[in-house]
Amino acid sequence: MIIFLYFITGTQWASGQNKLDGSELWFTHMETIESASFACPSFIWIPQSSPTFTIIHKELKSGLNKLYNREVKDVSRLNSNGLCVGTSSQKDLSSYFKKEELSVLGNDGYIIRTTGNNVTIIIANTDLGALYGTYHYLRYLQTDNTHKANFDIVEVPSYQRRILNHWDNLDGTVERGYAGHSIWQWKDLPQKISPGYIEYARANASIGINGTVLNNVNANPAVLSIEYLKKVKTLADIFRPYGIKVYLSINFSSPSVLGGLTTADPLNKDVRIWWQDKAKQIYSLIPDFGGFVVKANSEGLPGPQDFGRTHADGANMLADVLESYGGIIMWRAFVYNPNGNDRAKQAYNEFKPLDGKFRKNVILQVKNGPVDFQPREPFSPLFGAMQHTTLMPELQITQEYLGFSDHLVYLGTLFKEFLNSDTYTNGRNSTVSRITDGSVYDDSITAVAGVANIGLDSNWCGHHFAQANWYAFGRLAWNHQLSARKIAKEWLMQTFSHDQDFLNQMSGVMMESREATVNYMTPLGLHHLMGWGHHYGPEPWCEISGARPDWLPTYYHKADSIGVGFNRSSSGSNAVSQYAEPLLSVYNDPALCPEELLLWFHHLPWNYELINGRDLWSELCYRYSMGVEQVKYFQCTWNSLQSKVDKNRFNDVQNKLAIQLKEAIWWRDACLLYFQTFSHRPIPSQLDQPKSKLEDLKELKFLKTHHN
Ligand SMILES: CO[C@H]1[C@H](O)[C@@H](O)[C@H](O)O[C@@H]1C(=O)O
Repeated sequence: MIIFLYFITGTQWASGQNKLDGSELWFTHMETIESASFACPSFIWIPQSSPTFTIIHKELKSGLNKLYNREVKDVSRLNSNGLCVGTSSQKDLSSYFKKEELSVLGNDGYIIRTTGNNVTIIIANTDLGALYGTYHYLRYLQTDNTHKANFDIVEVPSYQRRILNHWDNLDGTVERGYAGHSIWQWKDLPQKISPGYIEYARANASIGINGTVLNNVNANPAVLSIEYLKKVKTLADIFRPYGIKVYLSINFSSPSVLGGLTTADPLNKDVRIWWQDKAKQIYSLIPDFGGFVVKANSEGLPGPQDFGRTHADGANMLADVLESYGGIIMWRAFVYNPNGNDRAKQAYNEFKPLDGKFRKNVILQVKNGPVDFQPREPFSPLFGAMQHTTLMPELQITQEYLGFSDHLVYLGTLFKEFLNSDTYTNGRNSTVSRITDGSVYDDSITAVAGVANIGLDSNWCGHHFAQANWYAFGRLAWNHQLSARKIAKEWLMQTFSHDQDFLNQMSGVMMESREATVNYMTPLGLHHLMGWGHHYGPEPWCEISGARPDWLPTYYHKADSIGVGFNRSSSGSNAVSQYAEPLLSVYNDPALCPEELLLWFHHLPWNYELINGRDLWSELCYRYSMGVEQVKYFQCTWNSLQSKVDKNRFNDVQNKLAIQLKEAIWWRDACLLYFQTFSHRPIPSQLDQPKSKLEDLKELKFLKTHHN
């Protein structure tokens, strides 16, 4: 059983058909693993029954059958060469384990261990822990080359709540979605159930994702109407045995827009009663409903500030309403209201004064960077700064600023860079991961969110390799210590091939891909040079396109005749002051600031000398050119692996890489020609010179016209 086969096979499940593009490859997998059939158990014993155990049984039977081409027998006791799955309440099984080792597993953890007489036991404290253990076992069989049959694995997840955020609208569109329409068939629900919902649940459960926010944070109040809640209930019922809790994004004005009240003031009694009644209705339909995500007072959306109240007033009112049901409030710290000040400082300025003012069941959901999901940003200074408030990271899986689903960009490296960032807020090793997983502060809730890249496209995510980002998010949410390379290889093995050369080459491409994108889009700490509104191609000249007033002049790069970069040092916007020492001093000094963030924090002259001796202008030229060369290398690598990939996927990826190369050149030429109008310097002669004219490139500003 190859869980990620369901990604690669391209299930057109809106229409209920299966399109098995990758089936040949899948059979190749079976042959490979069959050669190690000694690892296959001869018997399965599942002593307990529940909807989740039914899934466990089904997954094991079909998985082992597909991997080893064997029908594994069901038995009703521990048999030599058998596999047994159960919970610690099952005395026959728990007697093989120490009490203490079982108690640390919590709700979702598990142990997979082979005991004396060659019996392998998967044990957990809950049915769901047993399900996660089962998926781990199957993944291990697929991806571990040693095929050893002796297990001793103990796993406890890094975060309690591992949640996908869908920015899906009720009309079927997806904000920043690049894989077709929403997978939620709102019109058909609750009567008609798409078979894809189960595949979605399996894929998520297989990597430990245990929550899904079904709708866009720019929330339509109608999602809380009884009509929609019945649809949501149907999805929650489907997802429950897979351990996936359902959450909703809410609109803060719901009491007035939906409930007809004259206000949505969080301190108003009628408003509170409206929310209490709503919560009662929700929980009567969905007893294990997870809670709400709230985007308030950001980008024009309503919020407590409209009534002179604070974010804490708004969040706490909702938290009190959900508390008795065990629900949580994920209050977003992404507050963007153009006001002419440095946007990177806004979230910290609004939330830091509220530290310690939030209820225990409120968690602040903070984007990884202080601006907005750029190809590279420093971590948001809120991490670590809010010592009395629980925080959760929000990562973006969908590639809003990274070439949509047209560019091969593996985000495992971006996610890791962020999680490993040391905030120094509680001494050394106060990494973002330790700040948010409860290691540094005693958080009662821990969580991580990823903005989903899933749609109705036949390959789920628009680009075959974009699936790896969904996968990497889930794997890191489960264990943030995994390496990005290990995750890439694991995914490649399950999705494409076990061929060593293929794995080495393509994991190499994946590992380099994000840096390549940074190079051809926004090297050295540049950011937000993307087209206004759609965020796709280059538009560093945004002043001609009617952008927001705070973007002027010259956007976030601030290029002028002297130099380029955003001065956020103490002589500029002083955003550096939001970081703890020693980072503050490091970021504040161009000589100490890591070069990859140089122009994020500093405006430097075109002739500023970098560590390698090049001046800033030449280094920009080299980096942009290097990004293009890297994509050429990705193309060559992919082409050389043609014989190792099925035809359909080979062609699809080949076509996408051709687009990516064209666009990397577009980015390089547009940015260099534009910056050249300030630097007045030549592009070093040993580099490819742009073939287009800046004026012509400016004409390409509309989304994807260049594809024609
Ligand atoms: C859902 O809205 C998004 C918006 O499309 C996006 O461009 C920006 O990144 O952030 C917003 C947010 O995260 O709220």
